[in-house]
Amino acid sequence: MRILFVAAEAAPIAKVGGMGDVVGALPKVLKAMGHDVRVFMPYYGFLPDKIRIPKDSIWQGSAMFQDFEVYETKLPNSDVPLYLFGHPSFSPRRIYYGEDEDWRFTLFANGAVEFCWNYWKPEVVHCHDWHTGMIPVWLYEDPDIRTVFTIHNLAYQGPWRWRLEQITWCPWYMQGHNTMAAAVQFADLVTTVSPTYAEQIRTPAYGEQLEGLLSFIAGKTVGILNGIDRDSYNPATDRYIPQNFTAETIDDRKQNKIALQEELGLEVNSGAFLLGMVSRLVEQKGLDLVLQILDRFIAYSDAQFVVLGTGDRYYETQMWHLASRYPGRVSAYILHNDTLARRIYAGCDAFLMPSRFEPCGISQMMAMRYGCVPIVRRTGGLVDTVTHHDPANETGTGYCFDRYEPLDLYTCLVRAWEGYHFKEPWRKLQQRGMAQNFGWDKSAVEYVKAYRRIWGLPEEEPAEEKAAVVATPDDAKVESPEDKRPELVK
Ligand SMILES: Nc1ncnc2c1ncn2[C@@H]1O[C@H](COP(=O)(O)OP(=O)(O)O[C@H]2O[C@H](CO)[C@@H](O)[C@H](O)[C@H]2O)[C@@H](O)[C@H]1O
Repeated sequence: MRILFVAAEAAPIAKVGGMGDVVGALPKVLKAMGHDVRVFMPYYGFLPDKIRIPKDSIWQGSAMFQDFEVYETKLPNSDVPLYLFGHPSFSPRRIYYGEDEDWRFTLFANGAVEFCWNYWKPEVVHCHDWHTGMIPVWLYEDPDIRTVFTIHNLAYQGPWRWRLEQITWCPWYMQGHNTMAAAVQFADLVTTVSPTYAEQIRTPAYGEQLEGLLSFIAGKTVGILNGIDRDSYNPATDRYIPQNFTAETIDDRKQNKIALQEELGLEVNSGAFLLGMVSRLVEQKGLDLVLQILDRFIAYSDAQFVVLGTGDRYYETQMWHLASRYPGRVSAYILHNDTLARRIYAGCDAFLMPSRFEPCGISQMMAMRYGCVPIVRRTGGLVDTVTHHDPANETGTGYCFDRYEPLDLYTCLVRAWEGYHFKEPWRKLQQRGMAQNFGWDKSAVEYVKAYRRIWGLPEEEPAEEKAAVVATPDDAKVESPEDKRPELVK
């Protein structure tokens, strides 16, 4: 199948959070399965520092009375074509924020549609979050292209109807409440990034005021669990951590802990319980709970705490204050740094993720991959990926609590801290986490089934079709018997 991913982020070159991880990894897996997958993303001002981009554009287009150019390169470490939407509004060295954010991402979405109509026509456009929300609206009437819209985070819904009307001139009935609402109404299929979150968004507690609409479209909504890039995030080969290790050589992991303590200016003590957090510092991530109890937990125990993240100024400042109150015990790094994130996963004993809501969560899976035990609130994808540790039966992969209450988090932390002192059960707990298969293989198959479903094709690819897709060269693929639809436009 011909599939175009359209998104604001793609790891490792443009990533703020988990959506970037998904867009950086899933296309590669689909490509390996034999599909013609390509990615469309803005040409941010910082990209030339990260990848080689040819000077000449491959196509010029125009949308919303603006001219733009599209450049072609490859998604790093793959042969997935990456198209970069070049317009001066994306030149600043940032991904989000700025007063023109609504406008420039709506332009980007419009540009993506022009690209599909005039340069490369996919069968499925897979859109991610509100930045691409107008694509399903514009493509709704197109008989040759179907749209899938993935909700990574319902908390960000894009410009509201009146603003959209100013930007796009699209009539009100094509817009719903805001961009996110428009997208879920008009997309052929809506996906969320975990089965539990797909259920939760139909309730007032998690629906972010769209629960009515999301209940209404429940029939075309499906929850498909995210995976992680297991090649890139592999403790056995990761070149950004001081000491590689596997589940069998997990005792070597201690060297990462000591190196991390040295690097962060924490007291070097391999016996102390080292707790880590790598996160966007926003309300979603349960930081108000953390700030309410961490002081006490640090005072009660010998624990150390490191946080790496950026986000709301309030939480950034509070984390700084915490670090200044406990020199040698607490360390706060208010920046975005992928390599430090890896060293935290590889060196900490436990990983804290007490989210208020969590569509899926990638960090807890990465933590488990690196033998770092997750401490999570049971919500959204955290329910689907972490199970509570039961030392008697030797089951479970982390520590969980249910209610969004400071006392519950505190109790959970104390239990984890106590559990840490029982070396053998703890080691087994780490190994069980490392043995989890959070690869993309299973989920990629689910996505392919979904793509086929919206085209009215049987979910399972017939064996001969599968073989044909894998065997045919790129150009021939569009001619395959499955493709009776109109020719590519070029
Ligand atoms: N300061 C920093 N430095 C380096 N790396 C940092 C960092 N801050 C965060 N990261 C990285 O960003 C990613 C965070 O991903 P998550 O899925 O946990 O959360 P996020 O809320 O961003 O994603 C949203 O989209 C994803 C993808 O669908 C959903 O899983 C999730 O629930 C939803 O909220 C991880 O790879 C983490 O290591």
